[in-house]
Amino acid sequence: MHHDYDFLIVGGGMVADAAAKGIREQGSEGTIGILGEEPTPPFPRPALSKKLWTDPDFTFDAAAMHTSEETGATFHLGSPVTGVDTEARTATTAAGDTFGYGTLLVATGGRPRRIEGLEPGDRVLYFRDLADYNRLRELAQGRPRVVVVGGGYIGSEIAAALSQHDCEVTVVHPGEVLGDHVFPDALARRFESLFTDAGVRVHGGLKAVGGREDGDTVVVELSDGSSLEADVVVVGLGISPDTDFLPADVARADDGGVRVDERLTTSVPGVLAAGDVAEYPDRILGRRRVEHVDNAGEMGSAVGRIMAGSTETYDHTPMFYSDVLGVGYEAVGTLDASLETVVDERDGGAVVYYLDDQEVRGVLLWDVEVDGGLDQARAVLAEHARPTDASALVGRIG
Ligand SMILES: NC(=O)c1ccc[n+]([C@@H]2O[C@H](COP(=O)([O-])OP(=O)(O)OC[C@H]3O[C@@H](n4cnc5c(N)ncnc54)[C@H](O)[C@@H]3O)[C@@H](O)[C@H]2O)c1
Repeated sequence: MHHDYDFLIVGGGMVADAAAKGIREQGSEGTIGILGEEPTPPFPRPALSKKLWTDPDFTFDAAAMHTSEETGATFHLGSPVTGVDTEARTATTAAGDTFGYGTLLVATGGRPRRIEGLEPGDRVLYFRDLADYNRLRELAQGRPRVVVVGGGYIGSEIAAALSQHDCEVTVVHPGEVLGDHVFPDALARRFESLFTDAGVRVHGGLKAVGGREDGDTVVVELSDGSSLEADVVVVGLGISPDTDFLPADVARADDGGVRVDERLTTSVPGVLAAGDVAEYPDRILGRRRVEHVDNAGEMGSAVGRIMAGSTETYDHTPMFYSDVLGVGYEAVGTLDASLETVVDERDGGAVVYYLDDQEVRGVLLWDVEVDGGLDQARAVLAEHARPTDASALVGRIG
């Protein structure tokens, strides 16, 4: 079957939702087609890990974000795109359907990284979509032994949610202390103790290197030669940009993301990209790819407006946040614990500045409430200051 759209969006997540709304906001009445690999219309993805059990009244109303009625977009769900011809301006799906476009938006996000040999299955969840969420809720009813592989956002938020649901949780991560790839040492120790105090076993210095599902049991093989047995394994090893279907003339960044300019346009005119997949020139921080919801929403709206004729550039520096076991933190910029850090302790919380070559590149607000704190953080980053005495940063935000 062949369809033609003025605006074709590949990827059916939050960026697609925001972009369709952005197109209409700009006043265009052009036709919009959305090709989604997942069988669900766009939904608020952060709730997959954040609302797993922390909000017992939460129901996953996937329809809440469905844009078709509001924007008139046509959804083709369960339709992974396998190829794009930028000369003919067509996209092809796995089922062999073709879609002509005036303007194409690449909004495919990323695919979870895999552990070689440990295939996704009934009890092995590479946690990313609504099916994983529903399956984990179902499995957790039996209070299973769960091994969580990875100590990043998925690992920490899922381990927290499962421990609050009385599951027996073990986290395996490669760092020395949980969170020590993003937090300075003392803060990472406080972060890890949130989990150990909640009864979670935390095994650092280990990677998962293989495993197998065998009936109702999963075995996870670890880098020190040992293995763990579990009823359920949840994996969060990060994502790789999903761009295999794109031709080589759409330029990529070193990590496989799609390179875009400040108008979110790729090396090919008429092809734009936004969200987790897009490596863009941040107004303050320079080229980067940001895999967080604030970027999906803001960049998604901007790209929609740009596709529909707006002359704007994308100039939002996104924030990100997490909330585990009663502690919330939010940040702007680069959180990399290998950078120099300045910690400004505040009433049990902290503001942390990350400096690269003496320049502030990231600001973390850990368990502190500061009015307009993130905007203040952006202002500090935008100064590109190289303080001769980094401790002078203490007190800058507040
Ligand atoms: N609060 C938020 O903003 C939020 C919440 C959930 C998910 N997300 C996004 O979802 C995506 C996936 O999250 P994620 O947690 O998978 O990625 P992540 O990059 O946050 O964490 C990956 C973790 O896996 C570890 N790791 C790598 N190889 C390993 C191995 N073989 N064995 C054990 N550990 C290993 C890494 O050291 C790291 O701690 C990311 O884009 C993330 O930003 C964001």
